[in-house]
Amino acid sequence: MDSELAVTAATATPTQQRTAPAAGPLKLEVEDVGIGYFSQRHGSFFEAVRSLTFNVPDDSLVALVGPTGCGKSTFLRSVCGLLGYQHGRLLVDGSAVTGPRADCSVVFQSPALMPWRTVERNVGYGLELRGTPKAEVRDRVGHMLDMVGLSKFAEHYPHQLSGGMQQRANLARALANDPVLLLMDEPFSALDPQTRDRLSDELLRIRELTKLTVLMVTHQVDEAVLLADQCVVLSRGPGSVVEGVMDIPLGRGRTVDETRHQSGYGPLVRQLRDMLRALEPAESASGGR
Ligand SMILES: Nc1ncnc2c1ncn2[C@@H]1O[C@H](COP(=O)(O)OP(=O)(O)OP(=O)(O)O)[C@@H](O)[C@H]1O
Repeated sequence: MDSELAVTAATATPTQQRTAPAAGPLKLEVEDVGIGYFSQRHGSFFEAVRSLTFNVPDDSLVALVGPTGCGKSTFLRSVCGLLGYQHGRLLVDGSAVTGPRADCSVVFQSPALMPWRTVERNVGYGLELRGTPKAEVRDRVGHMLDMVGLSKFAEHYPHQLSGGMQQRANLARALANDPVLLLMDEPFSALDPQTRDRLSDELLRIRELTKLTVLMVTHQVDEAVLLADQCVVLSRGPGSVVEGVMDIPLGRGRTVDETRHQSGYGPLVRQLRDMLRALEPAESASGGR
């Protein structure tokens, strides 16, 4: 039954998928958004993203996937207001993105913790910047470190942590700001498979606890299916569009290992992989992956 639902979503035409009404409130609304880069040196404009239209419902995890260079990271930068967009409507929690936003937190592949600050002072950095009272910072940081399992390492410096622990601290720092939308750009891709699984489970658990809405860029087809409720597939760049939206109806509150053992998991991975393969240039698609 699960895979039947998924097939329905994935075999609909792109237009049907894009215009399908989303149920419930939306944390991110994207309508005809185009983003480009202007090169002053060459005096030319490069259209990275032509027109993206999709929604991220409240309390969902949406994976953004697509061929390399199709503009996934570019789009993420526009959502958090670090990069302007040329046209379209981009709304976070109902308000238009016009510049950097404090209500969106970003977790990048590299943790980028400040080496001179302890873990707890890294996690509390955003709160300090906002002038949050010290006692509140202490409470909130303590709670976040507890949530990601780093309470015992509060006084450590980043270089004293493993890569996985650094990424946990990074996640805690992002969550401490109490974002309406968490943006993640290949957050686990630099980690070994076991650590990646552990952190994926942490993310799923935190999501259930906090009802956090997440938009995650990933290259990994299996990661997208393991974590997401929905995958938005972008076409090949430059000038990408939304190629299709695929539902992942595998249920909430699952661990990655439980999901791998569900009968619907394998077919969904194959389906998403096929969609991506179809977007590759002819010679690399025939080479297999
Ligand atoms: N600062 C920049 N100036 C000019 N062009 C850029 C800049 N950053 C990215 N681009 C170009 O925009 C396009 C989209 O890049 P982007 O990094 O967003 O793609 P991506 O889908 O995240 O790629 P990947 O999957 O390889 O990480 C690429 O052609 C890239 O070369």
